[in-house]
Amino acid sequence: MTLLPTLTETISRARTDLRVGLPVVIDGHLAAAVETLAPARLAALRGFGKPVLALTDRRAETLKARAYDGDLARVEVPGDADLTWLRAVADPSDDLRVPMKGPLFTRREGDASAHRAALALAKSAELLPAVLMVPVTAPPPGLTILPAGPVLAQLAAETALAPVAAARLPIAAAEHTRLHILRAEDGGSEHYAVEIGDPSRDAPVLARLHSACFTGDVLGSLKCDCGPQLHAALAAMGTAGAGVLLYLNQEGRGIGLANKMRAYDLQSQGFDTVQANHRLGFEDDERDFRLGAAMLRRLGFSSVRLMTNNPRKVAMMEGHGIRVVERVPLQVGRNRWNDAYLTVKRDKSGHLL
Ligand SMILES: Nc1nc2c(ncn2[C@@H]2O[C@H](COP(=O)(O)OP(=O)(O)OP(=O)(O)O)[C@@H](O)[C@H]2O)c(=O)[nH]1
Ligand SMILES: [Zn+2]
Repeated sequence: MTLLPTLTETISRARTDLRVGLPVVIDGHLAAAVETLAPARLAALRGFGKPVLALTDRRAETLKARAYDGDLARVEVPGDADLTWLRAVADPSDDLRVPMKGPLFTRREGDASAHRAALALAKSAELLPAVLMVPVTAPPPGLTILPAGPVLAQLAAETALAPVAAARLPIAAAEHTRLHILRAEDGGSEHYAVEIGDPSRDAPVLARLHSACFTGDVLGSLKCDCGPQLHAALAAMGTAGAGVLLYLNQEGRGIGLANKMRAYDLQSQGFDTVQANHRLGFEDDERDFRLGAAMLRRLGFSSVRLMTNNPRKVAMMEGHGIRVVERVPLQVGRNRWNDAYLTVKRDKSGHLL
């Protein structure tokens, strides 16, 4: 092994760069996340050439900008546009107060793969998917350099996970419990497996894939059903004497807590959970459930009785080496605050509620 960074390591660096407001170089373009861009950096970037703002098709649709590149749009940045303009285009929080940002003109000729890779990186850094792109022939030294095609392939590939530590952890639902920590080898989040009792590796295990919800799991938020689902699943496993709950750190269906709060703010303005994600530039669900299948395989399980109302989870398990012998419904925690949310999940996201 050489001391030079691999592609995976370089991507991990690039995520951090974007989060602190530093541009990266992708296939001859300087790429900087609008969310973290400082005024001085914007001025410096302008010195290299004419910037274009890369947005996802979802955000472009809200802004009535044509997305000629299919899944994304390259928006022309007017010569006098400042950071306030860029932020207003990137962030939907003021869409209703200041509805017209445009008209916005978008590019149709040229290659958009660098822009596509930049947006994928911004999403994986849990930033708003809006990236300022400036062509560059001689990038300044010290910036992280990435190739667009391989970055896109790597970000779409399955993440390798390695167990790092495990210990006995008596919990209210079951005193005989072990908590396993698994670490993503791409520098992403760690994920947890709560193993209750001594489940046999040769029979289907009662299992739950739980996506992190700080607001529901920790604060007891009434806006969703996560907290009650978490506790009901653990209680069912405790009663059955065995089970495994995977706690996946994919907060906010994979958009991160900051973006989830942006989505909640849009929901306070009257948009539903799906519309809010779209206005921010995200898909309804950005989670990667392959992680759950990989964790189960890593722990030695090959078949499950899966506690979920979400048919996508069942399909993803089946598609990635875990047999789902039974779907066990998990319908708890409906209240007057989350009633409309649960109805949208049934009607728009296909949940079996
Ligand atoms: N973006 C976004 N995420 C949300 C919202 N409400 C809850 N979440 C997140 O949604 C995830 C939980 O997913 P759910 O859709 O409730 O459930 P599921 O895991 O798909 O399906 P079940 O297995 O049936 O519970 C957690 O990561 C929560 O943080 C919301 O309004 N917007
Ligand atoms: Zn929740």
